[in-house]
Amino acid sequence: MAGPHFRTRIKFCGLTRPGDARLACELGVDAVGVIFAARSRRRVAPARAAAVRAALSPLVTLVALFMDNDEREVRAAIAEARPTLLQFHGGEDDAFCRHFGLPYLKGLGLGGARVDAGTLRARWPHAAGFVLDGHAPGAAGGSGQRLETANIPADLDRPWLLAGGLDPDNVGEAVRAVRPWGVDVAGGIELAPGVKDGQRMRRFVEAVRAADADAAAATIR
Ligand SMILES: O=C(O)c1ccccc1NCC(=O)[C@H](O)[C@H](O)COP(=O)(O)O
Repeated sequence: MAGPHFRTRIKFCGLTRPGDARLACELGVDAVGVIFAARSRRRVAPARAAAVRAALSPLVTLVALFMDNDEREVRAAIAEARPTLLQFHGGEDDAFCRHFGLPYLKGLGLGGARVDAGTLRARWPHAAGFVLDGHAPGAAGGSGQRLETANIPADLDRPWLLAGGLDPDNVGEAVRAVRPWGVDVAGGIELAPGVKDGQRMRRFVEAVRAADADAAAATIR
């Protein structure tokens, strides 16, 4: 049970425009994701990712997201965008993910499948955390598919982000129900793939903060 000072982390993913990155920082978002996955409609070139990074405030994490990209592509993206955190969303194993010398999140589509925390720890022992997503295993993220909360592994002892189909109208309820370490959103704050909507971004953050405030009040009572 999170204590009264717990704050749900927020990751906005699939940014392609520096202006959206600046607004995300003003709203207090913890992390911004840029996507290099070939299958993504939000995919950016490394130079564009560097421009997004240049727009970030200090202390906001840039996450570089890959899905079965080869080593050369990963290295080129890291060299130019200089992320502080990686996210691997495909079939990558622990050895590949940690090969680049940066902390990484492992993204997983749980779909209708349950997975237990022990399996996650065993398969990706060096993961800094997990992004648990609603899409089918092996499918691309950014799908807008909600994660069935029954499939969330209990006793996951590492930071994890709830992802999949979150938006300003449902994220508050999701945070109250699940109390995830963090939440991750791409499509729910967009006008079009990669084009974020400032009003939806603001409302999303406000909904998460309101849920956190409710949880804090409940622990103090
Ligand atoms: O967002 C994409 O386009 C994407 C494509 C391929 C692999 C991963 C992708 N996104 C990963 C993320 O972390 C998304 O934020 C997550 O899947 C949630 O997306 P959404 O359901 O649109 O909020």
